[in-house]
Amino acid sequence: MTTETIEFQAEARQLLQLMIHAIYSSKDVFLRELISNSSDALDKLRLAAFRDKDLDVDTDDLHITVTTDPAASTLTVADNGIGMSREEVVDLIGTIAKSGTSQVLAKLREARESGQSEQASAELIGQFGVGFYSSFMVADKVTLITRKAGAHQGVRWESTGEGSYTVSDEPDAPQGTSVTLHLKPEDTEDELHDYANPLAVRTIIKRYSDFITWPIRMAPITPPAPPAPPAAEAAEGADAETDADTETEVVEAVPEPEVVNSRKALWARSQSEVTEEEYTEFYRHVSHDWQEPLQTIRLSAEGTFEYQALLFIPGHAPMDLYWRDAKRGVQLYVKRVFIMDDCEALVPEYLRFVKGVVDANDLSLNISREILQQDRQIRLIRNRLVKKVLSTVKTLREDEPAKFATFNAEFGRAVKEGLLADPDNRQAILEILTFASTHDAEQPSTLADYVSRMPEGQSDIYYITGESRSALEKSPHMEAFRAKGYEVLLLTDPIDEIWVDAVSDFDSKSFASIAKGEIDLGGEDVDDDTAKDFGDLLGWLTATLIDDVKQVRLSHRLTTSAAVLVGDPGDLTPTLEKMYRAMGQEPPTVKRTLELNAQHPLVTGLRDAHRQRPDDPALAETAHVLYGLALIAEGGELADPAAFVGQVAQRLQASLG
Ligand SMILES: Nc1ncnc2c1ncn2[C@@H]1O[C@H](COP(=O)(O)OP(=O)(O)OP(=O)(O)O)[C@@H](O)[C@H]1O
Repeated sequence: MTTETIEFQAEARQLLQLMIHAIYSSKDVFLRELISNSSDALDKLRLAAFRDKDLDVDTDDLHITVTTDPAASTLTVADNGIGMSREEVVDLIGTIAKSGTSQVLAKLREARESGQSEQASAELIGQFGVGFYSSFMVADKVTLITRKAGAHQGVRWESTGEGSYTVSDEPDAPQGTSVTLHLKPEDTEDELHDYANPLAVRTIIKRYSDFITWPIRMAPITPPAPPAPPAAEAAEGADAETDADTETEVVEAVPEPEVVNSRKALWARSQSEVTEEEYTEFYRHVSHDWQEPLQTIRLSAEGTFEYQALLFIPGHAPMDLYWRDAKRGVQLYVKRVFIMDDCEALVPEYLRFVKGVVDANDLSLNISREILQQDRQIRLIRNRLVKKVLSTVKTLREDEPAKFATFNAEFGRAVKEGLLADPDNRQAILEILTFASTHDAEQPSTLADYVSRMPEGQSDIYYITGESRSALEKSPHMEAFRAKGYEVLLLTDPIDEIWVDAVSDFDSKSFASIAKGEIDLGGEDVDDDTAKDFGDLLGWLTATLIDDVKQVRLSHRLTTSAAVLVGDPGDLTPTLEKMYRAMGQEPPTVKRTLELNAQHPLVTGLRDAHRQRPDDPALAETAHVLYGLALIAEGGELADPAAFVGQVAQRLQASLG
């Protein structure tokens, strides 16, 4: 028998420290985490035994036992579930393999150093989910004994939560896992309760873990006083789930344990029977989030293909919402039997933040992830889930605007991906998104609200894409629209650059970029005289700038700036070009059109100078500077900044001469 002392992985150690110096005002939740782990372990064992008939395990009486020992000041949560091998104990308990751990920890440290509230730290750590480690909020030593299903040798893991833990063999360990907490002394001021008090523990289980479908057993609070009751009564008093034990001779000093949870799958109960609190606790169980959900969604289908679903929209985006390897999907059950976590086939990627459970009646328990992807029934369920989630958010828009705003702030960017990925639901997605707009500096707007504000004569939904609201507001493209009082959507998410080209319209109104194409604002056309007046200049400029621009023309867009660059519909925008470069790719070169403001002194001055001195090389330099200014004004990047600076310096010098 070997005892090894092993250092915690650095991230794990840091998390433990955070736990020990408890951030939470409510420490009771550690019990929910342990029971949740046990419940998962029982689910896994049932499934493993079903799939592998040779597995040497006993699945007759799967359950969780919670034992308190006030004299020793311990609390034990035990299950006869899947258990862990020695390697698994080291990998799963001593290390944190979740992507993004160090980022979360860095943020946490920042939050603490900058003196942010406990709430802020709690939210961060809650997003991450810390499960088993929360034991160290209430215990100064934790002993875990486990035996993996089918294995003959058990393992004992022990730690005080500081730098290291020990692992040793435990030959007689029963199948499953038991976690014993050596409790810290009660400290009511710090919300640290007496968790060796059976009554307190029951109350916590009822509050947080009532819906767990496996029996959670505890010794009865008041053991039946001797003499033992007659056999008939004893059987009556026993719980429905325990086999009515007919061999009740004398009930020794050890009383029959009681089941303390009601065990009802929430999604199978009628909606009116389930309280908000129960939903919240269930949400925490499936999501590993410690906060409340933003919205709970129920749906069910009867008939040839029956299923029930209980879904949640979280109140905040998880850390890994935009990480490629993030897990997603809901839990899949078949007739109350847990089949898998993170079932991707049931929710599209753009709704990856949705949590919950789908319980389908007619699938095989053997179904694999690969088959699920192809399954027609699964596709049908998924289509319905998507429609239900989208319609639920739509009702939030009408009934609970604050929640709707939170939804968009947290998930809007992810949902936008659906505009490309899910063309069938495009209109429904457009209906629930909000966009920053020139209408209001703070509040984003729905498209429906935008359309309702469109003045007579405006036929399109105007937008501009770019990197930031402030840059877009200053863009020369905006000038004529501002002057006309037309509202413009300010789209600054990278994905905006892409969906605007794919989505043709909303409510029969086309999307029109104010930075592309010839814009007809119904204003005065350039009259013939002006056109003639500038004809020479435009021709000469087009020739001079031919390496950079497609054409030079007079503009309808400008009121104050001298010049602006305009793309054709479908052209890459400057932001997209930058995105290409950031990915290490050279974007295809697109020449755009340079538009000039016929009223601007720089433009009229250039016209006059060109008329007088058509061959002056300094004028060509001015033309290049004009182009460079237009490029910078819209947030584009100069191909040769040094040359531009040289030209500007030249022009400045000349102006002083
Ligand atoms: N009672 C148990 N039986 C079997 N395996 C367990 C048990 N408790 C924990 N584990 C294993 O250890 C892993 C880590 O548990 P931990 O509670 O730290 O995280 P988690 O449950 O995966 O997720 P979260 O941190 O979000 O709660 C679990 O995923 C599981 O594989």
